[in-house]
Amino acid sequence: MSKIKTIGILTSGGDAPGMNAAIRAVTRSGICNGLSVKGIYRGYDGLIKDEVKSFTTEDVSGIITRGGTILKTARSKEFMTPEGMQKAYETCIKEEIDALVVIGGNGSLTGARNFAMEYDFPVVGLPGTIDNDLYGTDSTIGYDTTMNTIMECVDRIRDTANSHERIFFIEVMGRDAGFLAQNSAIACGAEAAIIPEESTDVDQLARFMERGIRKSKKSCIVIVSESPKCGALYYADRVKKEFPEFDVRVSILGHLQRGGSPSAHDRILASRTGVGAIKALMQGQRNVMIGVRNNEVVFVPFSEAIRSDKPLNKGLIKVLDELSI
Ligand SMILES: Nc1ncnc2c1ncn2[C@@H]1O[C@H](COP(=O)(O)OP(=O)(O)O)[C@@H](O)[C@H]1O
Ligand SMILES: O=P(O)(O)OC[C@H]1O[C@](O)(COP(=O)(O)O)[C@@H](O)[C@@H]1O
Ligand SMILES: [Mg+2]
Repeated sequence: MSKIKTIGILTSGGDAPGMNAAIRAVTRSGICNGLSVKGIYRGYDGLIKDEVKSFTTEDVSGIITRGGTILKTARSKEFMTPEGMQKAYETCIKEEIDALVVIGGNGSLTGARNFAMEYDFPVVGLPGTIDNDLYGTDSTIGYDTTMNTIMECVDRIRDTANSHERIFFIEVMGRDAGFLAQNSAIACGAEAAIIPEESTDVDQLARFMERGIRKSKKSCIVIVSESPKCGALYYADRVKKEFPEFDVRVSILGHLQRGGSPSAHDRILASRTGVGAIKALMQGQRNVMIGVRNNEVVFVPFSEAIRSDKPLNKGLIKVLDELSI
């Protein structure tokens, strides 16, 4: 039987639409199952600094519709040090927190795993990131909403691209993962996607230009994954130099991709995994991320979830290639 009486919830890393729905689900399900729930503000920084508040069901009322995170979030350098982790552990003892639910991306769940192992402490995680770069869950909380936001933006840009007969390079987020770029390209009927997963073996721009840009088209949209060196500006500059006959523009969507009210998909995913987190803790599970795979709630060991090589389905590249002729 589980000896857990009080749980702490925090959100960490980049905010993602649906994090609030996850906070609500964990809180309500925890209370439903007889647990006390404490909200920890500003991610691991708040755990280090003891920014903790007891939550009632009312504290999470009316938040399922809201983007961002009511708990605030942070990227905490201090938590990555042994001293920082020790302070975080001391807060758990002081606040009588028996287990943690961490809502965040691959970095946050790496921190969760390290903390759980160092202090033999029960921690479970929910996949909260727009990047979809966690292994073992079909999608992450926030990914679907962001995809829809990108689609709406690109549809608008397409009007200008068409009217002026231009090539647009549109940069989307995703850090080292091309899920957002590849799938939004398919959803928007874009002519190409340039993604990090393909960058080592081919010159993606050359490959695309060789295929015959604009042979039958009046406009062209290329979705590019963000990258410090080879983002949309880099590719646009190359086209300007190598193919001066084209009228080229760049649009970097930036942080407008992260905000906004979560989609139905993300609200349901957050609600199901939030309830799953409490179930996992009550069953004595620890060191697992709660995901949804093939429409089933699953417990994925942290070590598997944070694997750096979540593969992008290569079939998606073929779909885009075939449909963009
Ligand atoms: N190896 C690690 N050890 C401890 N904490 C980590 C580690 N990696 C990341 N974290 C914590 O998780 C936070 C969020 O990670 P980050 O990669 O920025 O976002 P995300 O969780 O959304 O992927 C970091 O700022 C840090 O506090
Ligand atoms: O808002 P910041 O701190 O500039 O971070 C930008 C990064 O955050 C993200 O939007 C989300 O990433 P994480 O979920 O890993 O935090 C990335 O796609 C992007 O690279
Ligand atoms: Mg991440």
